[in-house]
Amino acid sequence: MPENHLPETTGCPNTRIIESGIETDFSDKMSYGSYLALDTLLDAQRPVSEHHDEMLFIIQHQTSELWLKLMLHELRAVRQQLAADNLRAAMKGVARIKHIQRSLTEQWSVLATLTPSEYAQFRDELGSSSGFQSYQYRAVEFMLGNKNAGMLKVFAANPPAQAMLAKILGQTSIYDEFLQLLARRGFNVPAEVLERDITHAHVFNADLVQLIRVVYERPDDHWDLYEACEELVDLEDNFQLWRFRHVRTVNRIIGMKVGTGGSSGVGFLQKALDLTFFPELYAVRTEVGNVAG
Ligand code: HEM
Ligand SMILES: N[C@@H](CC(=O)c1ccccc1NC=O)C(=O)O
Repeated sequence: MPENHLPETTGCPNTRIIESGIETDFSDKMSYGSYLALDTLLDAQRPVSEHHDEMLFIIQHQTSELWLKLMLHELRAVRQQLAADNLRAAMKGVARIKHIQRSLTEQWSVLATLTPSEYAQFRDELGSSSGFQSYQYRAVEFMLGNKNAGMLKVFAANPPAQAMLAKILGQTSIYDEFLQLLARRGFNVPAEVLERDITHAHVFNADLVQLIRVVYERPDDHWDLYEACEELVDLEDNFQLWRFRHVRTVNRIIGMKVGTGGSSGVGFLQKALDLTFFPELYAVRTEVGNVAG
């Protein structure tokens, strides 16, 4: 090897040399830890039992809440882009949300390593706390259109969380904004849809199906709307996959026990699989290709 290609310092075998330019003094500079508030983040795992597996349980929830935080952030932006008729920018946001959803869903496999015997050792310590009290999860449901004012009372003891949810309850959902956009594009969206009480869940509307059918029968004429409809279906499918993995994981860990939050448990979670955000985008599939009428 020519001399000028030799490493600048000879170190120990199988040991990387720490280059001389690498920063090591952070007494008055921003560092990785200070930028990310790592001391706060890593101080937030507070097991209530002595059991080894509780750390898994806590971190699984905390990482989920972090991803939910980013999802909400992105959903707010998507809603804004739709309201401003920037469909392409909105779909860029949806693409990111879909990846977040995949991460969230994939993560169930880590928690599925928690056996019933392991969980039983610290479950009692959880008292009546439950994922049912996740205000960020509820906020995501609201943003997607599954509004339920009854959920707000769960957060009476946490006024900022309750206020955040109340605000989202009174704002348009992603679907409301998409339907408004369709109307601005000249589609005859029924007045009862456009003027609905947005504090309630969207209700299936058969006229809307016929209207969306136009997009699906002539994709070339409405390509961006066609793509947007499919993106929204992806969002709902992904959300349902998360719910499904939740209920299966719960089933393998606590069987048919009642939930710490007071529900029947698996049965209650299964009912959530009947909820739908964008019913017309699914109903249209039955119509496509059928003779119109
Ligand atoms: C050992 C693991 C878990 C078990 C046994 C479990 C069990 C349950 C049960 C029984 C419920 C119904 C409410 C109740 O009565 O408590 C519930 C709701 C919920 N859990 Fe979990 N869960 C687990 C993990 C998680 C994780 C990791 C998350 C992630 C954030 C989560 C989020 C939720 C949410 C958002 C709800 C409300 C669902 C709805 O309203 O449809 N859970 N869980
Ligand atoms: N509801 C669960 C407890 C539970 O999973 C949980 C408890 C505290 C914080 C988050 C939880 N996760 C999801 O419900 C149970 O019935 O075992």
